[in-house]
Amino acid sequence: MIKIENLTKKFGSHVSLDSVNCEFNKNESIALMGANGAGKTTLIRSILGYYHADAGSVSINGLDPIKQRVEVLKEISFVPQLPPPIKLNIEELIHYISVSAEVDEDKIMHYANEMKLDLAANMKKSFFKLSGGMKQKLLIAISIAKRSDIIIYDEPTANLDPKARDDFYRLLKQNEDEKVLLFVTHRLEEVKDLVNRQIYMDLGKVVSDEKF
Ligand SMILES: Nc1ncnc2c1ncn2[C@@H]1O[C@H](COP(=O)(O)OP(=O)(O)OP(=O)(O)O)[C@@H](O)[C@H]1O
Repeated sequence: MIKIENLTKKFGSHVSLDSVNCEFNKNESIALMGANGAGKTTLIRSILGYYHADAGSVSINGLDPIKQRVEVLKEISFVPQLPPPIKLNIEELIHYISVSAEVDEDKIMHYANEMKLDLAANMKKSFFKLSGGMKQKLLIAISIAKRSDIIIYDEPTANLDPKARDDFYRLLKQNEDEKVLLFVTHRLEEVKDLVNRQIYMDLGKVVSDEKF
């Protein structure tokens, strides 16, 4: 599904990705780990087509994430490390997503409810006025409701309380079949039961890649 070949990305003279090779396939749940600055977010952003590579290539189901970005993003659900500063209120945001990404509004409501997020009481509130944890819960609900083949999370639980983390992992466990689930995480113990592959990066390289 995701094929990364000899991918190099530099920012000025700094090499953030140094000739990375890896493939992610259906039914893989991957914990992507490594020290701060190792290149994890750069790798994810390259998969999402944010960056032009200095060398090498990324292919998502045979598509180029830069040249065919709209098609590629249809196949991916992504929750970033920091929620984007969206000014729409919740009602408008859910409606916008249902139309633009063809996500069923009822499913978003369903998964928000599973994440114990009281949407009904907050429908007229701007997204950016929600608490950090509430924003993350809504983005998680949308990511699962979207039913993509590829789900990517960049440290999604930083703002979640322990109960919400349990709800999140339970939902993922129920929804991981036939997908690629890629997690950037610093907390392996939390995702151990969920993942079947662990990748460590350091200084822009994949230094260990274990499947089990
Ligand atoms: N837009 C950018 N401009 C300049 N340098 C960048 C940019 N994005 C990332 N870098 C640099 O690339 C390196 C890798 O950063 P990246 O965000 O990919 O690390 P990370 O492994 O996700 O780290 P963390 O665990 O702290 O989130 C860092 O040295 C960072 O400063």
